[in-house]
Amino acid sequence: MTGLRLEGLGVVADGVQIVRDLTVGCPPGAFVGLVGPNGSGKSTVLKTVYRVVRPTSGAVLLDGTDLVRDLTPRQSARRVAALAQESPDGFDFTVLEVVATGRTPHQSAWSPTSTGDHEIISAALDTVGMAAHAGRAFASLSGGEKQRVLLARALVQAPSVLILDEPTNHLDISTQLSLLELVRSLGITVLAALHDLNLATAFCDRLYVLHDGAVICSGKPEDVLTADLIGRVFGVRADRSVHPVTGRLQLAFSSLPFPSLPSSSLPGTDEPAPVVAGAEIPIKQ
Ligand SMILES: Nc1ncnc2c1ncn2[C@@H]1O[C@H](COP(=O)(O)OP(=O)(O)OP(=O)(O)O)[C@@H](O)[C@H]1O
Repeated sequence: MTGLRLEGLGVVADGVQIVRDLTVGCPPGAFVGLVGPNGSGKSTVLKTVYRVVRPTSGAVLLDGTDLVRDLTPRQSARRVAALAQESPDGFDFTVLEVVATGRTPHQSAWSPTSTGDHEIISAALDTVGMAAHAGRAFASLSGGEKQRVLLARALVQAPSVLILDEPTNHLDISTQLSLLELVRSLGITVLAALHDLNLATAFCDRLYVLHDGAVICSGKPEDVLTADLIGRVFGVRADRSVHPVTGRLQLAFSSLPFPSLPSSSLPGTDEPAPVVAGAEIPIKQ
């Protein structure tokens, strides 16, 4: 089995089951999205992959290897990198120094940053368009610039899997698109939590919809994100159309009560959502 697979994952924290029997598959090179309302468990799931949260049950498998039980944190950091939603503020480092920390899993205590490391770091700064700012204090950067630097730090880890937790929070629309296009162009396996369902449809090959810590639906974005599913999970009306340029699904939202408005007459909304049998999703009024 190759790629990343979360198998029957469960997380209990403070006696509360936050994630329950969750199975997610990310084939090599795929861009897979987790979507769901606030508190549905997306970040907790991602944290099990980059080892901030330990699963209570189930496994995180990378190319068949159990990441948590079979690899040291250092070994898994060579294979999995993460870009989280909030930039850490406490960095009293330059941009170059912040990016260089991404090489740590590949270095030993007695072998400092090598010429090869410097080349990798320079290439990553070039890739994210931040080479000209290498000497700047990280703390002085804008939110979007910080995200690009932190992406460069993730890239120098040379991961085979990149975890993104709301990576486009606080970014302008141009920077949102360019950051995700850059990630997509890398061709590595990506598991991302995204709140913006239009970004999710634009970039993800496959989506998993979370509700109350469980996957209730999964598949191609256009199959999963029906008006019915969005109404039931997010409590809003969604009008579906085809993006005029990309040809992908495009969603327009309104807070009109659902399901009192007709959705069946809208294009592409007549497919039933592949909701897992037995999953009960409260309809928010
Ligand atoms: N250590 C913990 N102890 C108790 N509850 C926790 C703990 N960590 C997370 N939770 C709860 O688990 C639920 C899922 O949190 P999580 O951050 O994974 O959700 P999310 O889908 O990423 O939310 P958001 O979209 O708001 O970022 C929330 O209700 C949260 O309060």
